[in-house]
Amino acid sequence: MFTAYTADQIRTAERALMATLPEGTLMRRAATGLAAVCAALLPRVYGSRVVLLVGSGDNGGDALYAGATLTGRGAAVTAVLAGSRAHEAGLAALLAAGGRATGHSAAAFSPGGAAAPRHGDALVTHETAVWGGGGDADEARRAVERADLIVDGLVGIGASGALREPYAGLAEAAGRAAAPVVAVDVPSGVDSSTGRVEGAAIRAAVTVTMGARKTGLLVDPGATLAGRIELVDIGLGPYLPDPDVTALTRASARGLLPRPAAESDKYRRGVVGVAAGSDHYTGAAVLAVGGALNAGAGMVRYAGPARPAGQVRARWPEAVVTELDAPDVDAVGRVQAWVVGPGLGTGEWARELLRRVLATDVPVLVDADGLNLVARDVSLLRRTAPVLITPHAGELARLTGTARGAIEAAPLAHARAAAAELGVTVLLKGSTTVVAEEGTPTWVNGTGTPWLATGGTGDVLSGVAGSLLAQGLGAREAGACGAYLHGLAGRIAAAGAPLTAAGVAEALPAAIRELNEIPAASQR
Ligand SMILES: NC(=O)C1=CN([C@@H]2O[C@H](COP(=O)(O)OP(=O)(O)OC[C@H]3O[C@@H](n4cnc5c(N)ncnc54)[C@H](OP(=O)(O)O)[C@@H]3O)[C@@H](O)[C@H]2O)[C@@H](O)CC1
Ligand SMILES: [K+]
Repeated sequence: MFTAYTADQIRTAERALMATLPEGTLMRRAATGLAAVCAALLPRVYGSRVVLLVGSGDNGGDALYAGATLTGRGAAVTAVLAGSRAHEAGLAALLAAGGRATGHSAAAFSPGGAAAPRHGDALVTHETAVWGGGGDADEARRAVERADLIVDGLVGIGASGALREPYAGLAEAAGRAAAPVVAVDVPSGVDSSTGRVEGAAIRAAVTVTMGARKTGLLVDPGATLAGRIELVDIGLGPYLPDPDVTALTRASARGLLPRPAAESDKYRRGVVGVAAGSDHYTGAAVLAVGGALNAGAGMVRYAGPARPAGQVRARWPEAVVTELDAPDVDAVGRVQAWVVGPGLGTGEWARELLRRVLATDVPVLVDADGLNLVARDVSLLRRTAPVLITPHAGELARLTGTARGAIEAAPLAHARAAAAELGVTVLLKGSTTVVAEEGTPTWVNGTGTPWLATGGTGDVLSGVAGSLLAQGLGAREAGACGAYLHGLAGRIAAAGAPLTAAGVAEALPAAIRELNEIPAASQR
């Protein structure tokens, strides 16, 4: 399982650790790890052109020390100093090793200028040499364009708000450059605690994060901009509090996934009820049942009107189908969990069926039209057995009266607020899916693929998570594990091309197989 933390949590832990160590120890550890990742990305360190984008804080210090190490291995390293100051000892180390530095703003760095840094003679000599010719901005731009590798040390966990100039312009220049970008700790422009991006931001091939993952690296848009994440151990572990968010790894998803025991029969493996579909929306019923069947439930009972019932029967002969004449689930038989809502419609009939399902004493997953009905009357959610709701941003907007755009910009905060306000577990669908429950770390899931953003995949997910609820997982675990499996199945179904929701349901067994096949050695 991955854990991640907010900037405040990291800072507190770092302070406690730092108090036990000689000054500079943590940054040296961080920079050593950073240099190793950079070196591994270069076909050959010797002779490579490495550009460091260096801000005024310790994030820039990490980059400068790593640059010194790479210089020592024969790389031609140029530091572009973007701030009104730079980490003094780090810059001195780079220059002493033979690296170069240039200021993005000539005014800020010209020797003897008002804001001239005092980094010792080496810098002054060097400044004269580099800035004797043209403008610093041109020099910086050319260096970025020609680089083999760019290291983003503009800002880390000390950043606040959108990147200011010249940082923003440098981030954009790095985005246009051909070279891969290694972000130090967090891609600059991404809020390390939330994943929010307010303006220009670095798009990294790799993010080398120090001590522990930051929440913003696991939540979109930050997660997408972070690329591959490499964690450098600087000894922070014992000082970390409970995580802000967690994410399943393959091994931990496998650990959660229910497995039939030798003595299992179909009832003991979990029976899930699916109340979905209407004369208008028959496909939602077929897809939700498909998700439930392929995610390992012992049995799926479908309950709905004649038309969708006929289609479910035709597509999934394994499902036990009850054609409903009235909105009532009494005659359906015992289930361990219900899925209600996909394609249900929002009329009086649908509302009554939803009410009856929620009046049972088993866990219920509410999705799609079920959520639209709940939006008109949230008191429907008042019950003692667990409720897992699975909205996308638009559905959550209707449910909580928040603007959709606001939810999309800050999914973590809004999922948490809704979980607290409604007293249920909230699985908020999106490019990263968030599963929030009050009082526990929030799960985030990034196994999905953009190809999953297509009609019907949400219906499959409701079946998958409902199936896991019926197999005995708690609402939070069913949501997290369901999102993980669904994302993995989406990747398998897509394989780099468009997918269909039915294809995702069919790829679920392959996803489960892939989870179960991982070698024990790769468990984390
Ligand atoms: N602590 C430790 O033990 C360890 C820390 N480590 C490393 O230190 C990093 C944190 O360093 P940090 O605290 O110095 O902050 P950091 O992110 O470099 O920059 C903050 C400065 O940037 C500026 N700035 C802010 N917002 C801005 C904006 N929007 N646009 C433009 N500029 C902006 C602002 O400067 P100002 O503008 O005030 O001059 C502010 O002071 C951390 O991420 C990790 O990499 C590792 O070495 C491991 C050990
Ligand atoms: K950075």
